[in-house]
Amino acid sequence: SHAWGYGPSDGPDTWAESFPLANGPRQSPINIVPKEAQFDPSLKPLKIKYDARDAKGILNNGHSFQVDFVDDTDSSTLTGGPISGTYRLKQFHFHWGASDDRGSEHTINGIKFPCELHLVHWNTKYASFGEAADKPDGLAVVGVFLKIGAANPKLQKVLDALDAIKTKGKQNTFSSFDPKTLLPGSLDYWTYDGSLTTPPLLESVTWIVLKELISVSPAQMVKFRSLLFTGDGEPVCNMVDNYRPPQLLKGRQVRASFK
Ligand SMILES: Oc1ccc(S)c(O)c1
Ligand SMILES: [Zn+2]
Repeated sequence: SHAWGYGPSDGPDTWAESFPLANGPRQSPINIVPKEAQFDPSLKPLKIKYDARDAKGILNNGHSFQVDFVDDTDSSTLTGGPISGTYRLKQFHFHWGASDDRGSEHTINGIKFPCELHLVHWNTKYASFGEAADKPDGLAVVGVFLKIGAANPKLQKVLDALDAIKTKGKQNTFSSFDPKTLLPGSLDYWTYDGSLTTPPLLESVTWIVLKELISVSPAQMVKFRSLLFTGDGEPVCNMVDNYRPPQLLKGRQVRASFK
C-alpha cells in the first residue's frame, strides 16, 4: 500500500520508491534566496476573497490536519498574482516541527521556521480538485511562514478544535471561519512552479509564498504537537516534523512581486 510518512522507514528519503515524481523537475519545497529572486513588474497583486460560511470540517488525515471548505461555487477564491483565471479554496493545513527550530517546508536563506501554513486552491478550468490535481496549472498554494512570538489570536479557534481530532482519521465539523484572518498585512510574495510536498508529489502547484510572517507562541506550537500520526488504539506517535526538506531548483526561476 502507499503508506508513507515522516519517520526513518517511510519518510521523505524513501518516497521515490513508491512515488517516482519525488525526483522530478519541479519538486517542492525549495530554499528561497531573496537576492536571487527576480522582481517581475508584470506580476499582479494577489486577490483573495474567502467566505467564512464555506468552512465545513476539520480532519486529522494522519499526516497533518486540514480544514476543508465547500468548493462548489466561486464564493472563496484566489485570483490575480501569477495565476490566470479563478482558483477555488479547497482546504488549508500546516506543517510543523518537534521543536521551534524547524518545521517549515520552504526555507529562506536556509532558515527554517517552526511552522508553515498552506492554503490550497484549484483551477476552475477543471471540473474538480481531483481533476485539477495532476495538471501543470491545476493548483495554487499560498504558503505563509509562522514565527515564534506573541500568541496569535487568529489561530486559536483552529487550535481549540484539535483536541477532538487527536488521532488519525478523526474529523469534526468546523464552521464560520475566514482563513483570510490568518494572513499577514502584506501580500507581497515569491512565486515559482512546484509540486505538492506530500505524496503523490504531483507537479501541479503554482507556489505563492508570502514574504511577511505571522506569529505563533510556544504554547500554541505545543498544541500542534499534541496531535498524533497514529490512529485510535495504535502505539502513540506524536504528529511532529511533518515537513519535507527543500528540493533541487533544477533551473527554475523564483520571481518576486515586490522590489
Ligand atoms: O492538496 C495538497 C495536499 C498537500 C499539500 S503540501 C499541498 O500543497 C496541497
Ligand atoms: Zn502542505
